[in-house]
Amino acid sequence: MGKNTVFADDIEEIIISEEKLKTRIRELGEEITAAYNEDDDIVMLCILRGAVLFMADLAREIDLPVVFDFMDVSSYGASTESSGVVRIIKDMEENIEDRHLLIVEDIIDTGRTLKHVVDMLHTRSPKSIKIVTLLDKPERRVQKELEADFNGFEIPDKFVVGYGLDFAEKYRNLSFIGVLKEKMYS
Ligand SMILES: O=P(O)(O)OC[C@H]1O[C@H](OP(=O)(O)OP(=O)(O)O)[C@H](O)[C@@H]1O
Ligand code: HPA
Repeated sequence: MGKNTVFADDIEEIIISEEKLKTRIRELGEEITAAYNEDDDIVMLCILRGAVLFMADLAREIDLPVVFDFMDVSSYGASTESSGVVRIIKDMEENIEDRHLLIVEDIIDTGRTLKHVVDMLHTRSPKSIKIVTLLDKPERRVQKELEADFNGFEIPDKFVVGYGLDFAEKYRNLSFIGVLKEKMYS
């Protein structure tokens, strides 16, 4: 578990190592770079707080001019089950009318969070909306029509933490993605 020893007893298994994250994020950066033109006006929107580490690493692998923006959205609180109620805690600041919006998420689970965000942002008339997610848990999807344009890893239906993802605000600073031991939340 290397440098993250303080959490060692809480983690069942590491499912994506730091090295695998790095390699895949580099590939995602190349895919995204190839999907736009150099003169496109692109706003990268990080969905706080989980996507912070992914946004920081991914942005450096994208070889295009981009603008950063942030939106704070919450639906889980201190639970491993989505409340179903998506709260916008902080809206984005940029005007996205006629601009390309790239939404950066850490995980699509039920899809409720992103469905809410995408529906809301569509009303602001962006030129395009694309979604990049580091993790996708397709088995849990409630919003079946919701798909990412760029997807890092498909993962099984297990509650994961690390590399930005939390349980009750903990474990975000792990450098890998791990499955949280059930005893930590049951
Ligand atoms: O597809 P869903 O079932 O909606 O789940 C995905 C969302 O849940 C998590 O956010 P959370 O509400 O835990 O906030 P956080 O990013 O601040 O941890 C995660 O960061 C996604 O935004
Ligand atoms: O598996 C998960 N881990 C952390 N946060 C999450 N939000 C949705 N699913 C998850």
